[in-house]
Amino acid sequence: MKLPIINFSDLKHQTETWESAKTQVRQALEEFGCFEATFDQIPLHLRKSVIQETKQIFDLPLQIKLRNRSNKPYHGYVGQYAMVPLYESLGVDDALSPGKLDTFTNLMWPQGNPSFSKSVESYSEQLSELDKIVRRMVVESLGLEKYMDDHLDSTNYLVRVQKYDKPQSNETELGLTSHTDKNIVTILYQNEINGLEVQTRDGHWITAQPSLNSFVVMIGDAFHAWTNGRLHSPFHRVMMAGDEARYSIGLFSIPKPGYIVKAPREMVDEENPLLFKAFDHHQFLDFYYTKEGQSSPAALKAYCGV
Ligand SMILES: O=C(O)CCC(=O)C(=O)O
Ligand SMILES: [Fe+2]
Repeated sequence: MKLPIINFSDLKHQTETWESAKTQVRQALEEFGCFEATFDQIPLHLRKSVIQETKQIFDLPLQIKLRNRSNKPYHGYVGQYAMVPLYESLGVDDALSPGKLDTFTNLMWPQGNPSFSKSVESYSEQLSELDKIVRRMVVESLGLEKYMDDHLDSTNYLVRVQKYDKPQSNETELGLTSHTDKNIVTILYQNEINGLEVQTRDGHWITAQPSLNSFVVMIGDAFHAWTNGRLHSPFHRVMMAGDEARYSIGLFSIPKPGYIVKAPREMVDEENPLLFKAFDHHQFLDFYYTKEGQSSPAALKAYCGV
């Protein structure tokens, strides 16, 4: 089984191709919560240089990477975890706000590395257009246009670069534990090494096999909640085999601090009873990172399920 592939290149609003892509998006997100997107607005040389820059950053000494601190768990430097020894990542919160990527870059390379901040910024800005197209299509296809501006305004972007080292043995090894994303939409790009697996509703694992021309788009729990369960937020994990490291870069749209995620009333009726009470996303994350949240198979349901 393969993930659906949807083409977003040269899409214009209110054209037949837009409408057809919208139908595919809705179907893919209801069924898999995930699809592969081709989107050639981001030139191949930029995508390649972002992967090169990502490789470079993980070659920095550990004490430098540790400078990337965050008061939120799993947001600064993550690595050296016994559960997932192959995994390392570095996150930049609200990365598209002016200066954020420069500050991060200067933390990693005090002597400066403008090519890193420039590539990652330009890449992320252009990719945020894909995030918005997908969300626009979801909102339209659910007939929720009157909430469009509010919804599109409700998020900012976390950028996270990640490395999965090659396995230490000849066996396939766990790169990242199975989880659902907690945010709105995640868009992933990787080097040519596969490893991301997405669980279907009936429990099978599909390996994402994006090309250098495509991105993996995935729904998180907050969008699942906002659509009152209409969109699926799939479990996924990373499994590593072979003798090369995998690198990926994620763009995560996340409800802004203080924004209350609440399914519009149009999403709730007798057939679709309310699944989650309104919640503050960042308070939910605080819960998710407690022992109780971490051990819960469905953290959002445990936190604010009706
Ligand atoms: O590296 C990947 O492809 C997946 C990463 C992931 O699932 C995450 O950061 O939430
Ligand atoms: Fe994830």
